Amino acid sequence: MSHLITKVRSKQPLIHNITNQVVMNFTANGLYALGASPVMANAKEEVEEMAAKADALVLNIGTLTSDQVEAMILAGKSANQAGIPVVLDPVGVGATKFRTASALKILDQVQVSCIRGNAGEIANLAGVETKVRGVDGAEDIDVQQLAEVAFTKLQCPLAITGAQDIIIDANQITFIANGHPLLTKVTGTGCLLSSVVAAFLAVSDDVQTAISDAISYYGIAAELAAAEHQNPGSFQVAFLDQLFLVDEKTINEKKRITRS
Ligand SMILES: Nc1ncnc2c1ncn2[C@@H]1O[C@H](COP(=O)(O)OP(=O)(O)OP(=O)(O)O)[C@@H](O)[C@H]1O
Ligand SMILES: Cc1ncsc1CCO
Ligand SMILES: [Mg+2]
Repeated sequence: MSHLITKVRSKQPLIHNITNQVVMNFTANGLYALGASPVMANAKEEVEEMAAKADALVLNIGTLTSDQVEAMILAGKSANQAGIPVVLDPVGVGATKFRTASALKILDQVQVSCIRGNAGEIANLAGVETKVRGVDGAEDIDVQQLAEVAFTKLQCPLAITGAQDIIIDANQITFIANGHPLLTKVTGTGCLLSSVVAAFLAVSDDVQTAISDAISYYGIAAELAAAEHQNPGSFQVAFLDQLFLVDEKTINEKKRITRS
């Protein structure tokens, strides 16, 4: 079966991002490098209209305000009505009560196709006790066990990322070993990944394949960039270049995916 990267590049899906102030520029550039089209739109007055014109919607709570929660719910409902996928990135859930309550409110009112977060965020969203400081992941978590518990609780496909990524839905668990630690030294690599997952979901109804193809592609681009540059600044530039360059043949050679 061909890798969905080729389909994303030919269809150039429009991705509506309501995202945080730290990563807007990086997210837009990353989506362009991938071959998708980004648009950022946050105002309550326009998000329903924008989501209805897009091919996928990303809700990222990284620098949330009360107004933005309202906008996310309006956009999410519009996306649901239009039948386009919605990805939630629960940035920093567990770090403050406002983040946790807002993410749960969004999940209550919007039907989400995938939640993509690190283990600490997903654990807190699912009510599993874990310590989260700021926006980085928690340590010492058995991710497969977490995935199963969190899926039972949240009843929505999950992509839990870290050194090993795990994707869980009602039918399957997928593990992806691609990626590079330098991804944790550049801000917004998780946030951009959530938007990349949205781009892949926009071109396929097979949720498990769309998420795993997105994450393997992304991790391989990071491995190739890290082979060229070992410091965060130049790695970031090389990574954007590899998101543009990496092709289906390279992905098929380098992907490290197991399913159970
Ligand atoms: N130790 C690691 N080794 C290899 N790849 C990693 C490692 N840690 C994270 N990654 C990869 O980095 C990407 C981002 O995942 P991560 O879990 O760091 O997101 P995040 O914590 O939400 O990031 P951010 O908050 O900076 O946006 C994923 O592709 C993941 O596979
Ligand atoms: C650093 C940071 N703080 C809030 S959002 C964000 C971007 C990465 O999650
Ligand atoms: Mg994150």
